[in-house]
Amino acid sequence: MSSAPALQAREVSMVFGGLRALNNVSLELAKGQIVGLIGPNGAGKTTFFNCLTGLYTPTSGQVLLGGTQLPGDPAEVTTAGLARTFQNIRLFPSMTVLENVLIGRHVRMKQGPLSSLLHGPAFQRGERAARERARELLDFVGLSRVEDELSRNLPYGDQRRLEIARALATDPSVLLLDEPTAGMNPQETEAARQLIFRIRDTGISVVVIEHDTKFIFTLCDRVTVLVQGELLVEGTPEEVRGDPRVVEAYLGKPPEEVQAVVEEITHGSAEGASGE
Ligand SMILES: Nc1ncnc2c1ncn2[C@@H]1O[C@H](COP(=O)(O)OP(=O)(O)OP(=O)(O)O)[C@@H](O)[C@H]1O
Repeated sequence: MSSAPALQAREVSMVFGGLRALNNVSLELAKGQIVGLIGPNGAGKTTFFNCLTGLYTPTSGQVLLGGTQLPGDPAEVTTAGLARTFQNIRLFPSMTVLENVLIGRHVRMKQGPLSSLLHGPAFQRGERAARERARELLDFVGLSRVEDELSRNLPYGDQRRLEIARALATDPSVLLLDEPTAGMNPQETEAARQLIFRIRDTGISVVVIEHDTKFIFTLCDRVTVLVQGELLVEGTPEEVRGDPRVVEAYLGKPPEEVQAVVEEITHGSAEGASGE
């Protein structure tokens, strides 16, 4: 077995016209680790995910999954074992919950086009196995009871969980979650945290983008902070939340957002501070 990191981004840069959205950003994710990616609005977090998943071709830099360079095409990246969810939920609203997960599962189905066309025995066996796996995943994320519901009818938090189930259906070794708790209430957020821990416990490594720093500091093994396309700080949650550069970067936000951010950071610090 290779001892290569689950995911490695080496000095990734992305330039849009005159804008350098990412400047030599590196990140390493060990197997079984949860890494958080935080930073003020426009820091380049989603652009970084897009570079990792082949949606954007980085201007320079390399991305390796399990030590092997990833292809530049999103579908091939998924097949290679890197799955993601999106900041804005991207489900098929007129399909059922089960069908949405099956879409993810089809990445792993082996039937050739002729078998699919003829609906032969191999196709039917494959379909049965796909449904079984999709149902297991719905059970895993807690959505079994609504498998026949149209996905557009699900509450927001359940739609986010469904997106995760669909990503898991591709059998990833690494899962990227872009703002998985955005718009969730505190109960849903806590359920999302527990779900991410359970995903990690199955052996999948996870990278999470989140604005909720308290969530990140209590979830992740390590945290990377991006500011204006640059890697500002990388370290354990304790190292990062105590770093004055991080507080300063967040205070650079518009005045109306400052107080909320200070409170988030303070809460995160207070919880983890040794008994204070
Ligand atoms: N396709 C694109 N074309 C041009 N500029 C882009 C493109 N995608 C992102 N950018 C720019 O790159 C910068 C980084 O944006 P990005 O969305 O990655 O930040 P972010 O950290 O994810 O922000 P947020 O927290 O608000 O989602 C921004 O200035 C953005 O306008």
